[in-house]
Amino acid sequence: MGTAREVFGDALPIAERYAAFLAKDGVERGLIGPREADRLWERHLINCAVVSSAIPQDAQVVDIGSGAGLPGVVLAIVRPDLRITLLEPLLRRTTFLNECVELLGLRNVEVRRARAEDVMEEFAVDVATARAVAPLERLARWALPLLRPGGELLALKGERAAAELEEAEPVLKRFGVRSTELLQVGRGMVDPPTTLVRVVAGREEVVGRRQRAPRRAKGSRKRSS
Ligand SMILES: C[S@@+](CC[C@H](N)C(=O)[O-])C[C@H]1O[C@@H](n2cnc3c(N)ncnc32)[C@H](O)[C@@H]1O
Repeated sequence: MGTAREVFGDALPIAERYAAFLAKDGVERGLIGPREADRLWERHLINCAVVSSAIPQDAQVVDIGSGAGLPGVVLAIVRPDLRITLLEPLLRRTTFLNECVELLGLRNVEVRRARAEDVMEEFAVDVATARAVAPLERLARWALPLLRPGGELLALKGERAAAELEEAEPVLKRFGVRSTELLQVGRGMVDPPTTLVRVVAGREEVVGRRQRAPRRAKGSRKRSS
């Protein structure tokens, strides 16, 4: 538990409540495999929490395909400065996520029931995260239109990270991404460290927003002609 204390700090009691909810309700309701209950901290909570080191202060984040809240709920616990939308199409899962938000008292989280590709016009966030949602080639097509220019996709990937990055090259080129990078976070805290693919979005007109209406500032009125 030493590492968990180091990673979660003062938020450890909230992380423990989440772990208990996952181990009981998450397993009973089929959101997490029964075998995962015994290895929740190492493979899920700590593995996801260390991603926070790659996210800037006060960032607006969308977690694509949150499932039972990984990594989105964990990031919300460890980083209350972030504003996080948990994007998840399945009702059973959004119900679980809303229960998590209430149980854990997370004020910085919103749950949105939708597929990423159906809500491109609604988001222009700093960071999109995703774990175990789709191969990078498909994930990039869903995630890049949700980012502001210069925003970042952080995809948690396993051993095939480099291969997926190579396979996604034509799509990334078409979207005019600024840069890509493979990085490892959490070395010494989780074994193996979490592998991230970071993809930095290019200019607005090449991330799939050509058709979108100009964004109005919050609170501004529509001008009457
Ligand atoms: C294998 S689960 C992974 C859940 C979680 N990220 C994790 O690591 O435990 C994949 C999740 O992606 C969601 N998903 C699938 N297609 C999606 C899409 N087009 N947009 C957003 N979420 C999607 C599924 O409903 C599911 O909850």
